Amino acid sequence: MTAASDTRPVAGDAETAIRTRRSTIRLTGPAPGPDELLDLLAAAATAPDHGQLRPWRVIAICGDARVRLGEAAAEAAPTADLAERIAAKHLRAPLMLGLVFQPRDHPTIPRWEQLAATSAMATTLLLLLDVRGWGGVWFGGPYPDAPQVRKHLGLGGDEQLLGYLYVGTPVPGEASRLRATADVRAKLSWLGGATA
Ligand SMILES: Cc1cc2nc3c(=O)[nH]c(=O)nc-3n(C[C@H](O)[C@H](O)[C@H](O)COP(=O)(O)O)c2cc1C
Repeated sequence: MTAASDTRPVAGDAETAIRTRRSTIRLTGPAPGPDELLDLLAAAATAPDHGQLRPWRVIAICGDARVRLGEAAAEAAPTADLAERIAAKHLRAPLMLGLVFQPRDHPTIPRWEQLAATSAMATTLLLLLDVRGWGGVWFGGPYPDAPQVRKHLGLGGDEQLLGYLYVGTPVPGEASRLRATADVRAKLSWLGGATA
């Protein structure tokens, strides 16, 4: 019998993936197709999720559907100039993944835990895209709460659009953007004395 530890990646691989992931803003085609997207979502759905409620769904938007969604969002813009720019934002990547939060009424699992689980899934999905060589970035909009956008996407009354993961192939030639290690010393406190 194979021990679980034999089938797991060495810790360094995962850590390198996490430390080197960057959001990619300049994206071109291709993007993952339906089968790969399902596979990626199944993997991302392993993120911590109290009760495995999976309180989310994903709307994949590609091709001309981006244009139509852009037109719906543009209707919410206060000026014609902004409307044009809002519409154009929907064409920045070949694939948009609308991330829809679906909070459930649950006796012991509060809404905030469900939102945290949804965020964990999305973050895991971004990491998986990155390690497979796809580019992706999470943007909160445009206009996730606009009635025109909600109607166009068919959102239910209790559903909330948490923006989009914009996905595609990184535009070649972008300089590597390795990040400096964050100074998180002020973010950590101990009660009871630090362990060795
Ligand atoms: C929920 C969420 C919404 C975001 N919305 C925006 C946004 O609307 N505009 C923006 O410039 N960055 C936004 N960001 C930040 C980018 O996704 C990204 O993290 C940032 O550009 C830093 O890049 P990095 O992931 O390589 O560190 C958002 C991040 C999250 C988690």
